[in-house]
Amino acid sequence: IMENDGLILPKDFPKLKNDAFLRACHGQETNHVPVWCMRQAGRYLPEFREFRAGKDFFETCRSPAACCELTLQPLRRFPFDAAIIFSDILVIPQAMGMDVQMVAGKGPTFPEPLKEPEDLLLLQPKVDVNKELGYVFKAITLTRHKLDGKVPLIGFTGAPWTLMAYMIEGGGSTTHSKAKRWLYRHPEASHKLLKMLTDVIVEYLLGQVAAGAQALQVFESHAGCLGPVEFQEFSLPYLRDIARKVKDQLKESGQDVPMIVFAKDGHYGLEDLSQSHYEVVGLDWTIDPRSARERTGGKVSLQGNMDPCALYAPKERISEIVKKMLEGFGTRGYIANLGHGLYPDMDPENVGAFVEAVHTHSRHLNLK
Ligand SMILES: Cc1c2[nH]c(c1CCC(=O)O)Cc1[nH]c(c(CCC(=O)O)c1C)Cc1[nH]c(c(CCC(=O)O)c1C)Cc1[nH]c(c(C)c1CCC(=O)O)C2
Repeated sequence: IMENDGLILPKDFPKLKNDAFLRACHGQETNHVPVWCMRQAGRYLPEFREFRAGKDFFETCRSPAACCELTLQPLRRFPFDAAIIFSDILVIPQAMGMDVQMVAGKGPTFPEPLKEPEDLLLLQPKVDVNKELGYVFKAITLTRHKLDGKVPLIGFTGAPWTLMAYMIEGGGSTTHSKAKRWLYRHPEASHKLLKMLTDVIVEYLLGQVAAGAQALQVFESHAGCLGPVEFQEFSLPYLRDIARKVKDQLKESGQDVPMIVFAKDGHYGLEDLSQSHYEVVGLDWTIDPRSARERTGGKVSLQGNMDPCALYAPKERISEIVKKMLEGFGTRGYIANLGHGLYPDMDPENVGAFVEAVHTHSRHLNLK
């Protein structure tokens, strides 16, 4: 590892040994279907709970060594084909000047959420991502070295609408009515906020790539509370802008980093998402694999989409569900994953059974 004044530098990274995930992002042939799980670094792992015990969540996010350790934990147990950096989507509102705390049993909480358009003046208009989010970049660089080329490292961000919803709701919500009120009552201010977020997100993703991220996932976790019309106006244009701007910048420096868009419950937007400059569209479990393939017309690779709750099934049943899923998606241009993150009460053994089922069944299907 290159060190300079205690800094680990984003160069001379170890050679990548398993490129199945990156090849699948680009629709290229692979021996097996690559697999990873959203929230693979999480509370379902006893070693994760032990490491996180007594530490503040966002303090942990600010420690590159802790993020590196938590990112690597699941890879010591399971032969996942990709790692995702341990962090959170809410580091961006923090970088813009908002206070966000992780409250046990409640989830992320903003003590002072945005209430009215004039509150936008309280946000940092220009965010220096190296200064405010440099700790994420350091975590990525360190983790890329420590991964030793085992699998590629995925960086990520929340999408503008999802972050806006948190900033106005002040935490989780079932209706998102406070945030949606802005869309109907303050459309101009909404666009202003979405544009501010987009600018920070683009710089943040470019910083992650410069630090060593080999793929990028954009989480539009709250697509489901929008309808097709609101999605067209308040989500899709910004998702497109992010991909276009990040790719234009990367092209200038000759880099090619695949991007994944995951709009949870955004099935109404699937055709549009497949034409929004992302190589991969992530799917939740409400979409049938075959119809997702038809609707995206082979233009993109697909990622997903087993119901996370299927991991409560016995291992033999998990294997059957995985086989059906693989037959539906096909083994080319496909990355197996869950339709959303793992829950804390899931059995690590069943996660192992999921990964093994993907590898075994896909190798078998490829030989046919
Ligand atoms: C909406 C969202 C958040 N964070 C994230 C999203 C988008 C994905 C999605 O739709 O779920 C993204 C995220 N958060 C985390 C990761 C790490 C990488 C991974 O393993 O996937 C990623 C990719 C760690 C985390 N982020 C969080 C945890 C669990 C809390 C802990 O570790 O103490 C982890 C492992 C906390 C968090 N952070 C957030 C929520 C809703 C929660 C859960 C709160 C709770 O259940 O108590 C906001």
